[in-house]
Amino acid sequence: APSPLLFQQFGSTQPSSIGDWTGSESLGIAGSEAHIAGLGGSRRLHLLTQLMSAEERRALLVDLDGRQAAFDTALDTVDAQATFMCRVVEGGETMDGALAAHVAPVCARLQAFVQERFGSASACVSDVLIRRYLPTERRRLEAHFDVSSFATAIVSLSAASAYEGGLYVQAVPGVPSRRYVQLEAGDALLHRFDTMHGVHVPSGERLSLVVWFSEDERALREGSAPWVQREAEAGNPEAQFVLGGFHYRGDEFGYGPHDLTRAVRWLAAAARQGNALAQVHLGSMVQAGEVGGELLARAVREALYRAPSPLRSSGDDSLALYRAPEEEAAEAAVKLLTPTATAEAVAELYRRAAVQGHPSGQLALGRCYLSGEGVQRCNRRATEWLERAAAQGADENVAAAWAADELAALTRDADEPVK
Ligand SMILES: O=C(O)CCC(=O)C(=O)O
Ligand SMILES: [Fe+2]
Repeated sequence: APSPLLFQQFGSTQPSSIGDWTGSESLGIAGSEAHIAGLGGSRRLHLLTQLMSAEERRALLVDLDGRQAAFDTALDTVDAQATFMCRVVEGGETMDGALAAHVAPVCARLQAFVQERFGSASACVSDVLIRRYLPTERRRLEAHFDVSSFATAIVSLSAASAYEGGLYVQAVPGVPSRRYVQLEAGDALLHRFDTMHGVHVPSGERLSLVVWFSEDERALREGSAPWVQREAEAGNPEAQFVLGGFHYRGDEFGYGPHDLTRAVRWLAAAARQGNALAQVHLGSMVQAGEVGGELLARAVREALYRAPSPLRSSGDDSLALYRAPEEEAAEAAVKLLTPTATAEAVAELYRRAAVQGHPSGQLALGRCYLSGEGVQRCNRRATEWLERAAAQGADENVAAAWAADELAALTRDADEPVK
């Protein structure tokens, strides 16, 4: 069957110029058809050529070579590995004057572009850093959202021939939707907080310049990200997922303390639109008993009833009840949220994420089939989903590693003589 996901697509290349920069631009998107139909602006990608000249890069790299200590070997917040990154500007404050001077021209070009094309004439640079990916050091940056960035630019400092892999964007979690972006040295990819991306450099050496923008001086000063809420309210599912996370964790980017009701509301809205991360997050919250009573009923109604999933799995639909199209039937069913119905709702959330390729969804659904929680126990289906999760690679993803463990245990059990 043809995939409903378009993943990353770039349109034709157009000549473009802003300020002192002339080059070419292509517009792209990392997302699904449904997403594109509803929301033209989100997950939008801009690929710009030759934002940084060869001389500018050379001067920067020579300076960096002379000062290896500029690279940070402390632990990263994303994956607890050393970052091997060098901070040039942080929260609008210059950390390294010499490096800042080298990157000032490219930052000015990028700022002019963001101001003109991202809808804020007062957009300003908040953070600038340089990352390096070397064989003996870091090779990967896990897939993530730059959750608080109004706009991000990634400028490649290495020739495309110097390494394999590089920067990728992906429409949904999981390796299958990953697409590498071909960047020549000096080229830039611009995206927003709603594009999931990461880095994998299986061989060779790569350096990148990363520039984050805030919407204006005020947001930069406050450390706030009001654009996330605005986008969430406009219906952007990635923004809804990110905002749900802010409310769930609390005290991030001006969004106040932990607020379970708001977290559930936004995660359910994102889940309803097919956001696999939100589906799994919400499912695991419900499964862990963090959400109950009226809030649980509302979450299930919001996340599962309103619209049927565009990505149906084939075959066993254990949750026909929740697919009743009429809102009235839905209301009635919510009143009947028994432990069994709750377990079915959890399994259905996992299923919707699993069919999109989210390894955590595949693992969680496989476990449901093992235990019979929310679905009819079935070792064959459990094995199928665990195999799909495991196939994504244990070194890529912790869910894949756990799925492999579950499979190994299953095989062991099957081999044991019957007593
Ligand atoms: O190094 C890159 O190309 C991307 C880095 C990145 O995504 C980040 O620093 O948030
Ligand atoms: Fe990033």
